[in-house]
Amino acid sequence: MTHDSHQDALLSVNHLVTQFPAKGKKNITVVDDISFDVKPGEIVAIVGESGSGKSITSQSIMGLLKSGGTIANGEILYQGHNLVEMSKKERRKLRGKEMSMIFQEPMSSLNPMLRVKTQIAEALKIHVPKQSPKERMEKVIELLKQVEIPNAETVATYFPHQLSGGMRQRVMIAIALAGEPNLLIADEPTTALDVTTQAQILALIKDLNSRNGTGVIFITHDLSVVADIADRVLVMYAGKIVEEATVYDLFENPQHPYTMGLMKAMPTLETQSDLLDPIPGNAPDIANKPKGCPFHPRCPLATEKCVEKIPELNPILNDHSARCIYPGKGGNNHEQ
Ligand SMILES: Nc1ncnc2c1ncn2[C@@H]1O[C@H](COP(=O)(O)OP(=O)(O)OP(=O)(O)O)[C@@H](O)[C@H]1O
Repeated sequence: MTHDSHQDALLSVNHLVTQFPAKGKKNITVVDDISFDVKPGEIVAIVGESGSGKSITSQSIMGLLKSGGTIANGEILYQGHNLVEMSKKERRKLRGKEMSMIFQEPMSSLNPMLRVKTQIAEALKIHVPKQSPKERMEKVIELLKQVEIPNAETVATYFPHQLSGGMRQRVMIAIALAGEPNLLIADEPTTALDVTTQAQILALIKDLNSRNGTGVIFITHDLSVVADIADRVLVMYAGKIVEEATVYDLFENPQHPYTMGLMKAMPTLETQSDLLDPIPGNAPDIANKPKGCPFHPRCPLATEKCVEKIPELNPILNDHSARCIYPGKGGNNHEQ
């Protein structure tokens, strides 16, 4: 697919390729030529099994790649500026103020030695340096209230270990919001939480997004979460986008057999867990992908054609594309 960066996009990722070095071998391509836009106020979900490249995509955008990971190709335009060409210092300036990230395990990002109020105040200090201590503390309490923490004045004095997982995640969101970012990347933010707390955090992110117009990239392996939060969905498999659609179209009219497989494996209130139908086999080792369509060894539709070459991400309908030569053919065997 040719992807033209759109003028109105907050973020425009074009042909992004991210690689890691491998000892004595060719670099490993973990994110393989992906393109997508995030508009202001839009929630874009990236969904896929573990190892599909979701987190490396978000780390590429944030400029937080580790272990020698590099962007080998493509551009990441934030409000029209190419982040790939910026210095580390310029990228650091954007983090927090323009774009923030929240992670699955807030304990690893919070400082266990500092009180909640000190950590939020530090985030504020970077972005609003000329604030009196009193004004700053008022803002800390306001942020804690914004993320619906009860007894904000008391909780502000707590250390992270005194909080539940859900409360810690709220504190992380408050820190992320301190700089009033235009873009929030949430990487599996609710995975470690129980179902009720998960629903509350999702509602909070959605509410902040509609109130402040924050663009959100929401990363998850759980398709059922996507239905609750996203406007648009990218399905990733082995480093590539295999389907892209509005959330409504994806659930109403899925086109890629991998997306359909994820749906069959998705628990709902009606399905009993013993009736779930997981996708057979495992996601491929990214350093040793199968030839052709990387999903073909697990695909109920696969024919020899699927081994020949990897299909393009072809448009199906408006704003709906799929990387499959048998799109929309359901989980039944393909008739040749
Ligand atoms: N430092 C690294 N060196 C080599 N390969 C790496 C490195 N970090 C990640 N990878 C590979 O990149 C692939 C994608 O990882 P990524 O963390 O983006 O997946 P993910 O879809 O976010 O899954 P998860 O939910 O498990 O984090 C994985 O197959 C992983 O093995």
